[in-house]
Amino acid sequence: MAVYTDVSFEELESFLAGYDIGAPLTFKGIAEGVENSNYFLQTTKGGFILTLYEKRVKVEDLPFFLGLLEHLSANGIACPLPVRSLEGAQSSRLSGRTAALFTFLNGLSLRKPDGAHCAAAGAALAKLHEAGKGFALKRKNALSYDGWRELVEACLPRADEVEQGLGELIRTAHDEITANWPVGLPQGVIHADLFPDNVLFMNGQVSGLIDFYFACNDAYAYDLAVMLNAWCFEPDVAFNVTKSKSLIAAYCKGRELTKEEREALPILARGAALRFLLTRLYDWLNHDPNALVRPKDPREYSRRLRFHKKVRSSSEYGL
Ligand SMILES: Nc1ncnc2c1ncn2[C@@H]1O[C@H](COP(=O)(O)OP(=O)(O)OP(=O)(O)O)[C@@H](O)[C@H]1O
Ligand SMILES: N[C@@H](CCO)C(=O)O
Repeated sequence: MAVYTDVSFEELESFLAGYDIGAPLTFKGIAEGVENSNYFLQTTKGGFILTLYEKRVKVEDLPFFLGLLEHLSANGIACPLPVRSLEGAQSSRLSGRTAALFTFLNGLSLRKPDGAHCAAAGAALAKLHEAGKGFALKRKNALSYDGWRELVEACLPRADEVEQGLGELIRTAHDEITANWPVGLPQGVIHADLFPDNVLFMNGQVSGLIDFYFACNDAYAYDLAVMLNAWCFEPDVAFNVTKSKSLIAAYCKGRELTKEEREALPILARGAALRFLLTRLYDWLNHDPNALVRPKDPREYSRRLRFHKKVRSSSEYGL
């Protein structure tokens, strides 16, 4: 579960005195998520999410993340809108952490998205990319090809404890991907972590996008490659080209891919698989066994990476 920081009723009350959101009725920790502490708060004025920022989110990045959510909301994206305090602040302090309040979005994330869900999510990604245009702040992708080396070095010595041959897979893939990483593709604001758990659905339609804490400026097609990894593999890690085809086709209706983006898809997909393999492996090797949060299995991503290594052309993704 993801509640690292406890908030007492007294602390909550004094925090809420700084906002015009009514009196608290219900306040519950949310089990999902691994990065931050999240609470559901029901007040006399409606439902809210209270987030306390833990280790991975840098406080200096908050103006980008929170400003982006305001920009996207103003441009038609259903995403959490930061609720400003009476003084106009986007965030404040609570229980020794920086904290922010957000509007609550209805909808549920899907454990087993089907082809139609993949298409709806692909369309939502294109809409997000279009809506992000014009956002003034910039944030570099800290987990792009030039940020992987540190994780590779930290993980390599113990990688084979997790899976035989994993060290060799990471080393060769890292060398190959960084040497051939595409530059000059169309760029803008990307989500960079649009997994099924970050897309809410209601009646088969996307009702909201959440968890923008990896959002940054990078190649749009990289965001699509992240989604091919996260949405288009079955639980046994078989690639489902029908889902991929639906996701890409729906994306292209909202934003057409250039020839260069299409050609770059296989290497972007390898890079995206390596990125999630590395962060999962790092967390797996370094997690506190007493912590309640279970790290995600890195082997799901070593298997995806092995699949992408064999892909010879974008047509294998249904393009
Ligand atoms: N604005 C919102 N409206 C409704 N539910 C939300 C909202 N924000 C967060 N949630 C709920 O809280 C959970 C955790 O949120 P989030 O994914 O942002 O946390 P995280 O700790 O950053 O997780 P992750 O491991 O995905 O990075 C979500 O799965 C969702 O159930
Ligand atoms: N989506 C990431 C978790 C961090 O947001 C993963 O599944 O590895």
